[in-house]
Amino acid sequence: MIPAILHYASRQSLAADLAEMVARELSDALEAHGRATLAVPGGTTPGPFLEALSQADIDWARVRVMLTDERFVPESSDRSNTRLLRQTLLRGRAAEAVLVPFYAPGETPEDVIPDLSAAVQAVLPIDVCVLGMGEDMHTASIFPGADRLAEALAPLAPVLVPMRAPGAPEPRLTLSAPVLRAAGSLHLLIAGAGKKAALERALQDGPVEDAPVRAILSAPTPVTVHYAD
Ligand SMILES: O=C1O[C@H](COP(=O)(O)O)[C@@H](O)[C@H](O)[C@H]1O
Repeated sequence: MIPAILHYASRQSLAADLAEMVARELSDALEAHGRATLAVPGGTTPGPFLEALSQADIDWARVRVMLTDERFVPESSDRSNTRLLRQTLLRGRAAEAVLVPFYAPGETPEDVIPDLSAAVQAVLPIDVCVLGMGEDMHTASIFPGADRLAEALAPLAPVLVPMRAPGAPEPRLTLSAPVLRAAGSLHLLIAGAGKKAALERALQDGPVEDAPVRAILSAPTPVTVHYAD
């Protein structure tokens, strides 16, 4: 399915408009189900969007917030996506939201995944999912060339998959493709010419293994891409 691509005049307007859209979708989910589950990306791009969303006037205490993926580092690391979430989204009104953890201390992600997966499973399906994408066309931490790429893409994939990839400096934990594809609404947040070119490549025909974001672009739920230079 060809996604709707929204071009914004600036990264600020993208952040504000996407936050408004996501807040509206969360309100609808709260009204329909009494609770809502939101998944958001980490990395360098989503900070302004997460800050804008933290100001939304919704009943945050009934919203469960999770990451799409995490680096296997403690929150004291500036590589921690959880740290980013606390600094940007889980503040002000949104401090009331329930954080679903994607990190626990352990030797490897495999040590902690059983406990973390149970907590994730309890709040599925995701109502609203915002994803990022790298210039290598990875999304969440589903990287081309990763050791468990096939497992993360499989229709019966577990909820959370540990991942090691040449392009990732530390081990990761990622939501699997079927969990992401089952979200009630899907948004892809990208900025900069390099990512625009990567999106154009991903929209061409080719194996999902070469461009894992294709697993999202082909989801049964229509995807909206949000882009600013
Ligand atoms: O490592 C990650 O990469 C992607 C893209 O991040 P960005 O820094 O290029 O914005 C991100 O979506 C993912 O959540 C993150 O862990």
